[in-house]
Amino acid sequence: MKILLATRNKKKLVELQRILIDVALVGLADVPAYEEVPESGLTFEENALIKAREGVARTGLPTVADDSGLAVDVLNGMPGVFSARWSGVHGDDAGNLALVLAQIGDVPDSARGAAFVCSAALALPDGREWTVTRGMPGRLIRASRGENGFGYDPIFVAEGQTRTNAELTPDEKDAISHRGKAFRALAEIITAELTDPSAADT
Ligand SMILES: O=P(O)(O)OP(=O)(O)OP(=O)(O)OC[C@H]1O[C@@H](n2cnc3c(O)ncnc32)[C@H](O)[C@@H]1O
Ligand SMILES: [Mg+2]
Repeated sequence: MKILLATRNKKKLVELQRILIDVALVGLADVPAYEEVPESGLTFEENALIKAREGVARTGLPTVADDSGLAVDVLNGMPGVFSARWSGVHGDDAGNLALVLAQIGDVPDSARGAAFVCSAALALPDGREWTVTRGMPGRLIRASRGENGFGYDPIFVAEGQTRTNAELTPDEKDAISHRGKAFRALAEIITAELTDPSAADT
């Protein structure tokens, strides 16, 4: 059974393909094109479900989607669901990161806590739906370090780490990331719900 992975973010797509290695995935490039649906939800969970439902409606395939972002303590959880367009331009990683850094420029090291959050959603053609939400706590430093990852990774140091997310190897990030945790949990649901038991002997 093929599952649609509904994301338009190329770097996120690479992470998800790595994490969901045992699942037969097709991407948006493999199905007839459809317009991005507005992410009008007020929570990560709602937005992940909006994207997953849209995939099912457009393709008839079981669909997984991710909604994720950075929640900064002193910004009361923002940029949150607005992380991808915080600077006003969707997907402007450099601009989004620079704006957050400028906003908290005067905040002391002791108060620079933040967390990445990911909601992973699975929607099936029969109407059943699941969501899993996981976080990655850490803190924000004052200048970018590292080339890996994407988005706010160069200014985020996860709890227990000294390197930024962008200085971790892909495997190191996946092992502790919000997305890694959420999609490993969702993969268990996918296996339980969508794996054909009769295929086990073959
Ligand atoms: O909606 P899709 O098509 O999946 O792609 P998107 O980039 O718009 O994705 P989101 O709406 O979920 O917004 C996620 C944003 O949150 C930030 N973000 C999420 N996960 C991240 C991670 O692992 N590392 C760094 N930044 C991350 C980054 O700015 C992303 O653009
Ligand atoms: Mg988006």
